[in-house]
Amino acid sequence: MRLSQDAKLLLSTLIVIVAAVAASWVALGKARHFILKKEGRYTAVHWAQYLENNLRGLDGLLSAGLITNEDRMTFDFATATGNVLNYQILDERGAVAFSSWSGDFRLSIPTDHVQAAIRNDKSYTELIEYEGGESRPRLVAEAYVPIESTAGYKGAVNVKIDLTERAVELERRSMFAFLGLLGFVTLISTFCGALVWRNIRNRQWAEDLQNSRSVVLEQLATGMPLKQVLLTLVQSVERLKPDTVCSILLLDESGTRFKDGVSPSLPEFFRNSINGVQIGHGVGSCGTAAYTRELVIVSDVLTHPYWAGIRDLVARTGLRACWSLPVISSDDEVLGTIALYYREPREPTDAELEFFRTISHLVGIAVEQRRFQARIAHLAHYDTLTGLPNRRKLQARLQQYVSEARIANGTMALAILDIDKFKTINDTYGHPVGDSVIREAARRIAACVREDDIVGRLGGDELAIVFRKVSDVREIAEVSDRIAEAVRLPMYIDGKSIATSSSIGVSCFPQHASDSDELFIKADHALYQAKQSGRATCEIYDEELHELIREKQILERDAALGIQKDEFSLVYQPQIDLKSGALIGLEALARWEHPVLGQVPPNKFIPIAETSPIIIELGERLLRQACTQAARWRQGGLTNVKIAVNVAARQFKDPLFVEKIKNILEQTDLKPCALELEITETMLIDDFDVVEKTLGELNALGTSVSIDDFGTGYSSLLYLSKLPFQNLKIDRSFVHNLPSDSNSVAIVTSIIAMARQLNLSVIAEGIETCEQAEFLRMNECVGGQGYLFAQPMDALQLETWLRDDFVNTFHGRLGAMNGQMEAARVASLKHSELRSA
Ligand SMILES: Nc1nc2c(ncn2[C@@H]2O[C@H](COP(=O)(O)O[C@H]3[C@@H](O)[C@H](n4cnc5c(=O)[nH]c(N)nc54)O[C@@H]3COP(=O)(O)O)[C@@H](O)[C@H]2O)c(=O)[nH]1
Repeated sequence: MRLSQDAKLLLSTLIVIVAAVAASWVALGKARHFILKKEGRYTAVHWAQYLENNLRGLDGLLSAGLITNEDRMTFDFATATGNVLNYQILDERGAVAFSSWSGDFRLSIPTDHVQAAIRNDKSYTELIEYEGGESRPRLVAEAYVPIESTAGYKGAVNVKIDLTERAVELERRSMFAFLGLLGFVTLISTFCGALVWRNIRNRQWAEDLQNSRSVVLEQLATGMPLKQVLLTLVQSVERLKPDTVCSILLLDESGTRFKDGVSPSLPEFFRNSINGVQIGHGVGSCGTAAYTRELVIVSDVLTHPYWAGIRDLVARTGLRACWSLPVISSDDEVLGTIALYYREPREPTDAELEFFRTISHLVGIAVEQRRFQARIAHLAHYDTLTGLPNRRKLQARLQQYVSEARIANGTMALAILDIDKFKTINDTYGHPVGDSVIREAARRIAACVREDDIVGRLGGDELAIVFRKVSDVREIAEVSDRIAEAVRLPMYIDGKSIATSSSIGVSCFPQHASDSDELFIKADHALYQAKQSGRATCEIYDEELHELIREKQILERDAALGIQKDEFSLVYQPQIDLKSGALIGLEALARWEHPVLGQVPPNKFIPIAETSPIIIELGERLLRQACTQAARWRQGGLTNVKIAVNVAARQFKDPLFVEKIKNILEQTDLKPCALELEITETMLIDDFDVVEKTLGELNALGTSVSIDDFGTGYSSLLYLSKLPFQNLKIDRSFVHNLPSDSNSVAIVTSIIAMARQLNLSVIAEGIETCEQAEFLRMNECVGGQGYLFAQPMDALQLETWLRDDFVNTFHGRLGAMNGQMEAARVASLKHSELRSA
């Protein structure tokens, strides 16, 4: 039906507004197609396209329609997706004029920000809406009214004037209806404000969210407990969206159960029912979200299968919709969930989802940040391998317990425990097994002590126990023995049975120390003593021991200085062929002339130097000195004489050892075959592979190796048969009792026989008597060394000895030996008889 031109004009000026603004570009994509007819020509216009072209910068689209009843008007705003939106209209002062529901949006826009410029620049006389293939002519006047505000908000009002049935109806209406329409038109300017408000509301959320984020970050920075921070977040959400009940749930360490949560607005009975629940598919919205790691939208908990298990329970809460998002950490771990509950069944809008995700992200930051801080704090005080308190934490506790004991006039103690030969365990079985040994030792120690005693790890294979209260020193000795015994039991690790032991040093307050630092020093000294006395023991600190350690420290310092000041020198002791009487070698022995103490015996300074890196420098200097001297003597005529030099364990383990030997030989011009290195049996067992390699390299070089003090160490056939060395030196303790002591006789003859079997030469050391020499000679011991032939001498003395005394003295000795021969032979025979019997 066609209207008169006047009516069209009148209506086009006055009536009906359908507005468009805001929502999202997504919504725009879903807009309808229209066919517009303008000035007699039809044009297909895509609604979204139109807006895109003409109103770029809009947040979205809101279409509005007007329904007129007999005597009142209502507005029905809808997005292009068809969702009914709540709306609000403000008056010029920014106060709420209309609201589709009460009080939820606290919005106030200063009206000077809304300066709508209304232009009626598009007008169509005819529009045909294309629906399901059926075209129905409608007479519509249409106008887009762009709006802009000084704050930069953009929007538009789409004014459509329906000139078909409804318009006709209007036309037929009385003046009353016309006035009603007029009344509406007066609202246009405020209506524009309402459209702007839509835009503002998003912005307001963003601002509020930004504020919440700042508050949360500030609370995190000031060290507020996580629960408090999460509560702030939940309260922010509930303040921003007052129809929402917000709940945050966190997972336990296993990541499978809800352990903790912040849900102040959920009824207590419901909150309690969630705590401890195992996550899984179909376990409510949150259990499912945490399990599937995905957003779960349940628009009605009373009908959704995920809630079937607790439907009655949730019904009592009055809540209907529950949307849940997993909170995921930066390394992709599910930390918990955040849920939004509503009292009516509903689904989220796109804007709400975005809001939801932002909040979830914020929860993630808070939880992760707190966990990170907790981890850092834990790392600062606990050992990662054993989980035990570390040195720092132990020291703090030690101080606390010392203070308590001081106040109570009581006794407390500190024990430091070191796993014996831990390096060998590591080298033999590998580091993971070594780690397990430490963990197992820690576990066993913890089982031996009381609850308020503290077991901690100081580092490496060193553990400590702080005993809070002990009755006396004896009690602590008993506990320490128990601990040593527990560690000594075999450990079954990785399918292997590993035998280990520990050394323990103990000090007590107030008996041995007046504060925690002193306790540490003294327990350490006691531990040192335990190690010195052969390991696998427990030592309680005592003053005498302390003195020894101090003396050791002073000597160590002085030895280091002595090296620089050239206080060390060498003496040489001849080695004689027992059959021919020829000089076969010279053992170089170190001497130290201390500026205050005078001659310090090597038995004293070598063990001290061996426990510190100074032995490397000292050993190298002495070796160079010995080689230089030997080269000189060889050039002077002692062509077949070898120089034997003692090598300390640290020197031998030095990866550059063989290289250094090579260099020294080259630099001193000594043939490698003129050098013999003396190592001890104990050095062989430390690291078989390394020892084998080093010996092989020395062999290849042409330098021989002698096992010193043979018989006092492990004397393992395995080492003897597999390692490439050339000589055995029978320890002087066995020689000392020859030939009268049958044990010594048995040992010495066995060593000689074994050496013959293995094609090794033998030198007996410490020969002081002719009987000893004769016995050894008769039992086929090739070489001998001892005071019987010569004391160790410096280079000059040795040269004099060689020139003046050697032949005489030696032959004199031989003469005496001849007189003793019969007795020695009888002793030897006796022994053989005993053995065969
Ligand atoms: N790593 C190094 N160790 C060294 C070096 N120089 C010496 N040492 C070791 O110190 C230990 C003691 O040595 P020292 O006091 O020199 O004693 C040697 C001899 O004097 C002594 N000896 C020799 N003959 C007799 C004897 O008839 N009776 C007797 N009671 N003692 C005697 O024996 C020591 C030699 O021993 P050994 O080396 O085992 O052949 C000693 O263990 C030295 O090894 C050094 O430069 N580096």
